[in-house]
Amino acid sequence: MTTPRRFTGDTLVIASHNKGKVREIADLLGPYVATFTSAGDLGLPEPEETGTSFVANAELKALAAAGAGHVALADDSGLVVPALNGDPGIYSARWAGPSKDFAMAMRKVEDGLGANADRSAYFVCALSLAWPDGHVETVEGRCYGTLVWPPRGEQGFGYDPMFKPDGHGITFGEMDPAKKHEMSHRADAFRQLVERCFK
Ligand SMILES: O=P(O)(O)OP(=O)(O)OP(=O)(O)OC[C@H]1O[C@@H](n2cnc3c(O)ncnc32)[C@H](O)[C@@H]1O
Ligand SMILES: [Mg+2]
Repeated sequence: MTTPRRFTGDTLVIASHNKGKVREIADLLGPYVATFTSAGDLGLPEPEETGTSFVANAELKALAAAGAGHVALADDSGLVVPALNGDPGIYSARWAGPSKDFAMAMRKVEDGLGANADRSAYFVCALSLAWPDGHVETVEGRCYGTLVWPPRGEQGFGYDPMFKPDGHGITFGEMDPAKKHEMSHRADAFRQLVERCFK
């Protein structure tokens, strides 16, 4: 196995246009990075997510942003529902449409499930750290749970109000953000990435 490359700069570009994610990433990496900036702040375009996996899309977004000259971190994530053959999966953002209507996207998941007894689901988060020379370090995290209906809570973002992590009685939408950070797919991925590149 090759030695992982470590992050040694002070500024990290968060290659995401999703404010909910940018906030969570800055929370999770706060102790290791002096300054954050985001792809949105730098006016970088949103690349087309043409990959067929979370990892491929995370790498493509991180490399696109690193092309501007700074180390960049991208997150590609989504909700995988086995009873829906893995949907919405890598299409999780696209299910909400251009107006990012997650009430509608959650309803679509619920309608797809119908009377299906299998309401299990998991979130996936692929994180890719890319350098301007094209080097990438990528990890993937998961968080398992159950889908509830109707959605509950105003915290978090995206599909959080309908996702109840295993072992807990409340949804991510109802959970304090600090608590979500202890158990989420993003937290799982960050534990691996910090170990690899930020320690
Ligand atoms: O690509 P960027 O610019 O980072 O922003 P995006 O919102 O398009 O992000 P993705 O392509 O990775 O799509 C992931 C979608 O999956 C959902 N998702 C990811 N992590 C989530 C979380 O922690 N809680 C709820 N929903 C989540 C959310 O709806 C995201 O829009
Ligand atoms: Mg996206």
